[in-house]
Amino acid sequence: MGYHHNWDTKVYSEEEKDEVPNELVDLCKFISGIIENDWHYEAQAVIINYYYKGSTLSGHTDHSEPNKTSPIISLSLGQSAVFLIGGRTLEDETTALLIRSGDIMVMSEESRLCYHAVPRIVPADDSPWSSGEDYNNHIDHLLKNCRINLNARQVLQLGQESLAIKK
Ligand SMILES: O=C(O)CCC(=O)C(=O)O
Ligand SMILES: [Fe+2]
Repeated sequence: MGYHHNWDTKVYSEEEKDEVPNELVDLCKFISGIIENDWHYEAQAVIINYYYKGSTLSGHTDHSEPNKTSPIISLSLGQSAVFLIGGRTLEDETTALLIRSGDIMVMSEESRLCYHAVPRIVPADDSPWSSGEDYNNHIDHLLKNCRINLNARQVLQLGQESLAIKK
């Protein structure tokens, strides 16, 4: 959602973008307001990661955004995951966290450019998303079988209005 990340070139472009839903934009503003005292956060790209049992995400840093100082806001739903966070280099020590449905992680300041990975999806020990009714079979199926991670970034630097148009 928002600016699309081209996984091959690792470049965001002005030509490939759509809307980020207002609710998500507002939620990210609210979260950054609490953590960073910054109510001007704009979720301009939101990557949706779907992980089935056995899916992994290998170690990487997120550095394609021209704005590398605004935090990454990460929202997790459904199944749980082991999340590893290290340092600026692959030699740094890592810390393992268990991330559950409803957890919000903010990667700001030092952690914004640190290596991180998702080596394992872990079955959730409860289902906080369940209303007890099958109000939407598709969403219910996804949450029961997947971990869904919404990963928001502010792409543009403060004062920057758009990305350069490629000729
Ligand atoms: O699934 C996660 O918690 C992390 C996702 C991530 O690191 C990314 O989209 O860059
Ligand atoms: Fe990442």
